Amino acid sequence: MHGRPDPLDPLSRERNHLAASRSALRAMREDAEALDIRDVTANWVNAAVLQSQIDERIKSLADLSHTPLFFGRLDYLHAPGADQAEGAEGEQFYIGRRHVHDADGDPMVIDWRAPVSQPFYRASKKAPMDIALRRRFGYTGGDLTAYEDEHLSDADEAERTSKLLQQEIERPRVGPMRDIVATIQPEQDEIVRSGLGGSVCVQGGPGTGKTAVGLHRVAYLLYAHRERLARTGTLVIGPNKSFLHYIEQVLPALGELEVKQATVDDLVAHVEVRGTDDAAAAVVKGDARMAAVLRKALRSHVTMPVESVVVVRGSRRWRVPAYELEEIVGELLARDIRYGAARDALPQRIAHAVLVQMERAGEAPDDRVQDAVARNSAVKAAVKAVWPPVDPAKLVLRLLSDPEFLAVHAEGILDEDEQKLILWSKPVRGVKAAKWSAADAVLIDEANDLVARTHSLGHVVLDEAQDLSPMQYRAVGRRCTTGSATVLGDLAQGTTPWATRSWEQALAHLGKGDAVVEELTAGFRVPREVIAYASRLLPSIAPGLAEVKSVRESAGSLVVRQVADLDAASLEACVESLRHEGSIGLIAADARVPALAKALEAAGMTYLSPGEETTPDTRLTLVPASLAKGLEYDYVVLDEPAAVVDGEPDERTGLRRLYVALTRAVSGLTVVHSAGLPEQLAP
Ligand SMILES: Nc1ncnc2c1ncn2[C@@H]1O[C@H](COP(=O)(O)OP(=O)(O)OP(=O)(O)O)[C@@H](O)[C@H]1O
Repeated sequence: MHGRPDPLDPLSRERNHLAASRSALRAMREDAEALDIRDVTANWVNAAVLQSQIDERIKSLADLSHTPLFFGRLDYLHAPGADQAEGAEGEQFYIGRRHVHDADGDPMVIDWRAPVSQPFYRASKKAPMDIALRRRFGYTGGDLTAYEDEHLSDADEAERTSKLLQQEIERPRVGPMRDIVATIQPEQDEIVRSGLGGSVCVQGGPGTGKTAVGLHRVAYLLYAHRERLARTGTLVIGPNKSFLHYIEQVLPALGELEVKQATVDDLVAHVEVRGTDDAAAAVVKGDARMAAVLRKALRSHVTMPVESVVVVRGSRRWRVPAYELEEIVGELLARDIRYGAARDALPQRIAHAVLVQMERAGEAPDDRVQDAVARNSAVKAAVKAVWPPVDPAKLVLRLLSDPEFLAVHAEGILDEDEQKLILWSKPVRGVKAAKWSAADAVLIDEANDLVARTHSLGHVVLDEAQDLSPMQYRAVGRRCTTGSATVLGDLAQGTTPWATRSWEQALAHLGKGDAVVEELTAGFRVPREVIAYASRLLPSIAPGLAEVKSVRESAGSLVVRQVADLDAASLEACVESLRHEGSIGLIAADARVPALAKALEAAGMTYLSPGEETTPDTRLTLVPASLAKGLEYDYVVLDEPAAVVDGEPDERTGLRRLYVALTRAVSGLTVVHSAGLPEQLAP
């Protein structure tokens, strides 16, 4: 203490620190822009690489006016890491989205992912983690306008919930998904900061923050293992394009521009998908037993050699007898390496056998001779006969169109009915002409991997994971065999005929049986009344799963209206909802969408499709129930629940689809129906 009173109030001091941090960031950017690489690079390739790295850095140093540079402050009782002996001085850190330092290199803002930031998310009165003060900042527009203090080491101060956190959660939604760095909760933070080595599976009801947690975990891992993941790559997998659009700005806002996004269909897009399967066929095609069928069918292409190979070199002839070839082939089969890798190894093995003979005959052949022998036409011909190349798509095509071929390789694996289900009814001319389905593409991906190993990434986030078939889990799993995975989902929201019944099974198919399963139960999206209403479906769709506990203070508004004129009433409910701030989703059975689109157009109401960004001017989206998963709207108008249920092949799936639709609302839900409601929702 200086003895003189501080002329500035705390808020002004914090504002000063914000202004100073912003100019420090500007200076960092100017430094990056001023880098002259002409003298340090040897050639233009290096120069181009370096320049693009610098450009990335400049981009990442941008000061975004709508994202505050810091959102919190931690006052440590002692400098972290220092000896906590009496007299050791405390230290103060501002926590933000990125690291900012001043001209001397001293930190002005610390990255939220740094170890010293962790108490911001985890510290509590019970476990203060050496924190004297935790301060949260409130912003209006880009201006710092409020702060809120917790004196964690002060036993007399009562614990209370943060108003700023409540405000953030209750904020009217508009536009794409945003990051939650300022308000990550302790149980979420544990998942976010779990290590790169292990896989994590998160079960959580609607709005518990699974997607948010998965995205922040990638950001965290990229910070903690930047070089390794830059080399191996990261990928976020979501259910469809509109969902990926909805979440695509979260990671860039956290400064992470390199993370790829894809749907499972994108991953396995080896052929053009123009066909569909009925549910029964898709279930069989998605069954993990198909992997065994494919493996058997592929290996059936290897035939045991019946003739010896004769290699002529100069005046000498070298003969590798059939029994020796058989040994080589048998050994390769037993080693269980990829079909293609074994095929590549075979000529070298044969050549080696020739070399052994040469050595026995007193010659001293070197590696070049072995290579030459391996390329010899007689060896090539033998390899082609014994271990022919196999095109994965053609292999699948033959299994699906040749009943005898399928019967031989599915024997003891699929029963006759199952075989009939997956066989194409009409003959198909070739890979290009075939009307491949999404499930077929996954089979081709599996066959591809049997031939040549699929490239594995460092980390994969799999969102809405409950909907994948076992074969799809395998497709994702082989993209992270050498890496780890974050698997996010809700068993109650499984709406495919093959949706998983247990995470244990799903993880086994994924090849991550050792993943830790965590559960999130606090709901950040759906208001209390609405989640209570939707949860009435839980006993029918996922008995045993706990109801989400809404952490929102507002109970929310829930209106259920029986009407005569459905179109008009749904539109009217949209008009009412539009009187509030925020986005509006009109969710309806897919079959109802054309009629509602027409009605909206006739009424002169503009609307968007899912994935198109809601803005303060266009806030209404017409959402087919099949695309609602993972999305959220401030107000939701749900048109005719019975039609949503009827849109699915069976009642349980229908009710699950309805559960998804009922849990998209942030502030209020209006259910409009002319037909009867499903009994669980009846008054
Ligand atoms: N700690 C938090 N602070 C503020 N907002 C949060 C927090 N956690 C989640 N949210 C918000 O809650 C909403 C729901 O989160 P998210 O979409 O990640 O949930 P989900 O579990 O994936 O839901 P669903 O099962 O419906 O896909 C989002 O708007 C998200 O930003």
